[in-house]
Amino acid sequence: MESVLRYLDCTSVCLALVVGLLSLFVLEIFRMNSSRNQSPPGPKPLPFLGNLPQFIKDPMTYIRSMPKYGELCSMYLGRNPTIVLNTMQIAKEAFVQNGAVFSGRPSMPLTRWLNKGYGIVMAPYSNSWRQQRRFALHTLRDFGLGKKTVEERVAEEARYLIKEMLKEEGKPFYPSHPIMNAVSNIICSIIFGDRFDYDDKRFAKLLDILNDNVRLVGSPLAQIFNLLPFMKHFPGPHQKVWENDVALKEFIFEVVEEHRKTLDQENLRDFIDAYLVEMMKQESNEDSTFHKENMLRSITDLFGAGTETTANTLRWGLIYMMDNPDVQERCHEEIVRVLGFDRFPSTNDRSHLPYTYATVHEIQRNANIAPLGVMHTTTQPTQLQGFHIPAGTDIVPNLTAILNDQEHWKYPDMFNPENFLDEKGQFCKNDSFLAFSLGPRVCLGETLARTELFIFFTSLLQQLRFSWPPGASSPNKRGTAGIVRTTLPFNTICRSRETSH
Ligand code: HEM
Repeated sequence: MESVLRYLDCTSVCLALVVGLLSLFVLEIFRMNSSRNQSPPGPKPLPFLGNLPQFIKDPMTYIRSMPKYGELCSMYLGRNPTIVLNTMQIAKEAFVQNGAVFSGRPSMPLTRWLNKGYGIVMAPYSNSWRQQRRFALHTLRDFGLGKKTVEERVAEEARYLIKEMLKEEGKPFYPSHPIMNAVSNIICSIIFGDRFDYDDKRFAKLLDILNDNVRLVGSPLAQIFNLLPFMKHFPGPHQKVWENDVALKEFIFEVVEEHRKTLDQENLRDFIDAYLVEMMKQESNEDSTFHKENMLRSITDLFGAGTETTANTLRWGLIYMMDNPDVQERCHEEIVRVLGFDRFPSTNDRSHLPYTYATVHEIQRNANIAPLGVMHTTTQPTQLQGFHIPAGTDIVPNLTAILNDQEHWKYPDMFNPENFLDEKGQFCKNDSFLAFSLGPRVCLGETLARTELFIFFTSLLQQLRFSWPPGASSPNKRGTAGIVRTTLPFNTICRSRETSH
């Protein structure tokens, strides 16, 4: 009897909790809807898109359609109106000409819970962010100038990747893990001084965790959490995000402790060594931003941002190559004509491989892995094109619209490397190529990512031919929408060029 009562007690408490949570959620939705009827900020009302169901159903089509509302428009992505910058010109006006005002980051409950304002990616526009960013940029550069350049590391890693893929030669396989492991090894070698084998189970688990968190943080779960932040006190899928984050930090912390024991200040091995030395140098400075919390968060930021983005672009690249075998063949022929089968590509080869270089850009334009970039916020009241914008207004650059702008691309709606070639077949830049955003918050890893994409891609097409397995078709190009637009699972068949031609 006692246990039945205890059971009933437990069930009713849980029920009460669920009912309570649901009512709060419904109230919040009502509150949001009523606040939506108020015009978004400004004496001149901004074109306002309030159609959230359409956004949820097909976000990419919705995002692409936004320019029809004007150069800037606003929508709700949670509690507050978010201003969307739909053209390159307006994005420059805000993020470059008025960079200090437009480079804040919103303090959203989920990121506040996880990051506490530390690190780089979601840190507010502050002295701490500036110092962490500058330090990371310098250190990435320094460790690329060490004994082995970043280019050499990427070329070497590409060889491992090709070898790994050839283990499955002629058989359909899902290339996600080897690609992610290979890409991650580049940032790992800079941060941790080491790479990880593709069959390292512990590292594979870590990459799964990273994948999982990128997916969860970009899912509706994050929106719900941001509406009802007290959820953090209750069980639910958001606890998984927390556990994953803890596991990531624990892994990094262990590596940091190993580094501390073997640190030689005269012979720095990697980012962690450089950070430990900076912490020691600034020990007596009370205002120093170089402390354990910032170190762990900066490392998770670099590890996360440096893995998912480039790995996803390469996966999209394979899909576009299998969909466009003629482009794949043309790249291969150009690469072999210039490098032969054996010479490693380097970034100096870019000017001799215009078609391949254009193809890498076209992959990035179509992959569009950050459809709305990363959210910014205004640090003080300001004006943009006559609109008054209060401090703390959320702003997103519509990278999707800019990368597909009908007026600035020869073939905006199709995959075509000609978008980056002139009439003589030479590579030509396009100002609307805005995959890495711009201004003070521009992607910190842009140079690294460009180097990785070119060398991985050129090496893969030099040595391998990719095709769809018989009967398989290209996966849905919508991918999954989140903070990173990821590919849906797909199988490929690869064959060594030496045996297949
Ligand atoms: C194809 C690859 C990549 C793409 C398309 C990409 C794109 C972006 C975009 C759109 C942003 C947001 C900029 C803004 O707030 O306006 C960003 C930020 C950032 N990216 Fe990348 N990224 C890539 C690779 C990398 C790599 C390899 C690293 C590693 C070093 C990296 C590190 C960062 C960091 C740390 C930030 C935050 C910068 C800040 O807030 O100051 N990214 N990236």
